[in-house]
Amino acid sequence: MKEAGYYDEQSTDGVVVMVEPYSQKELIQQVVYRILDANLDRAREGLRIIEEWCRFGLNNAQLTGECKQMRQEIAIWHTAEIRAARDTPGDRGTELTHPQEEQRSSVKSLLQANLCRVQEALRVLEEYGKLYHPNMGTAFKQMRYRVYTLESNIMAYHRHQLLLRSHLYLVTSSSENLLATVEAALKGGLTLVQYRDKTSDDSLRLEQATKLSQLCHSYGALFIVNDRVDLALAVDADGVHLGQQDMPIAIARQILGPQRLIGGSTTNPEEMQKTIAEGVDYIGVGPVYATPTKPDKPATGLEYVSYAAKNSSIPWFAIGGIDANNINDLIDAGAERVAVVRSVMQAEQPTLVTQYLLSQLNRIKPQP
Ligand SMILES: Cc1ncc(COP(=O)(O)OP(=O)(O)O)c(N)n1
Ligand SMILES: Cc1nc(C(=O)O)sc1CCOP(=O)(O)O
Ligand SMILES: [Mg+2]
Repeated sequence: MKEAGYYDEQSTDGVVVMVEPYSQKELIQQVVYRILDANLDRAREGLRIIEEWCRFGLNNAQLTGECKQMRQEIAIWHTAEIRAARDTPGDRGTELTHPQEEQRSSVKSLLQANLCRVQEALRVLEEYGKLYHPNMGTAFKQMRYRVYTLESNIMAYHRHQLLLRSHLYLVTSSSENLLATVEAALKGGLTLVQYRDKTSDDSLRLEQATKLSQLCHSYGALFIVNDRVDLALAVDADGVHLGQQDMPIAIARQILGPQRLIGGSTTNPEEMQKTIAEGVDYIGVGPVYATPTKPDKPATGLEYVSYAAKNSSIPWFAIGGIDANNINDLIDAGAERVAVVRSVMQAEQPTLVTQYLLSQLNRIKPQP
């Protein structure tokens, strides 16, 4: 295809005259059609990739249906005249790929890349669509906002599903082998990690949390930051864990939005009811046993574990002094999920300890 405004030469009776095969306006229209054609395809392809995960990965009919619905709405705009403008051999852009398109470190990064691709394509359709049809700009603007909502809903659903499937929760402690220990536990099947460092300065916290966030996500595990909502956002964590003396849950929810997880600590039935009512996604229940990791907090004992088993309406993790020797006492008291620090962080073989704890927790039959 010729560039807009290009003239052909033709000979008539030996006289060379310049003829314009397309008017300038028509040429520009063809270019606009090509842009619309490419971006209609791009938006649909990206949605299809997202739809497959919603269907087969998340098993979620509602999210799958929303992707499908948007694909169909896009298809209606893909008219014959727009398709007819396609000129694949003449499109220099088909050879251009970004190195990051060749590598994806996780399903999450694959989804994010495709959501971004869809949003970009919709933005192009919104702008160039205004030159094609009076309603096209508005239609694609609205669809772009639907994709933002879709993204938020997919991430929220994915995180909640993974939380429900997580029965062992590793809370980290300061360690020279922090990354290696967490990775060893991830290799043992761990799917939930909390970064907890009460003493380091922020530059080290940021560095460690960034690395841990990437590591956990590369294993498909959730990554939570203790105490600090700002740090959680800075490192793209899946959520934050807050105690009774930390930032109020309502404020954290305002900052984090609905798609990230918030956990809360509880020590007694009153705190449990209050914290659940505040809208957390899970609670910690403890310290079950006295623990040097949190020396100032008195033990609640197994009684509170039994109370949680009967009364908690959301996922809960028993915490405090739990290890391979007493895990079955916890299970007998009704715990299905536990959180540990020393058992894994100080283990000689964190992979084996993780596997053992998970094997005990996975023996529990789901409650009817
Ligand atoms: C899973 C889990 N449960 C409880 C806690 C304790 O939180 P908090 O009471 O805020 O105490 P610190 O951990 O901040 O010292 C937790 N971190 N994780
Ligand atoms: C961080 C923390 N919070 C607790 C609570 O009950 O709120 S107990 C605890 C420390 C748990 O450490 P370990 O597994 O080494 O005993
Ligand atoms: Mg705290």
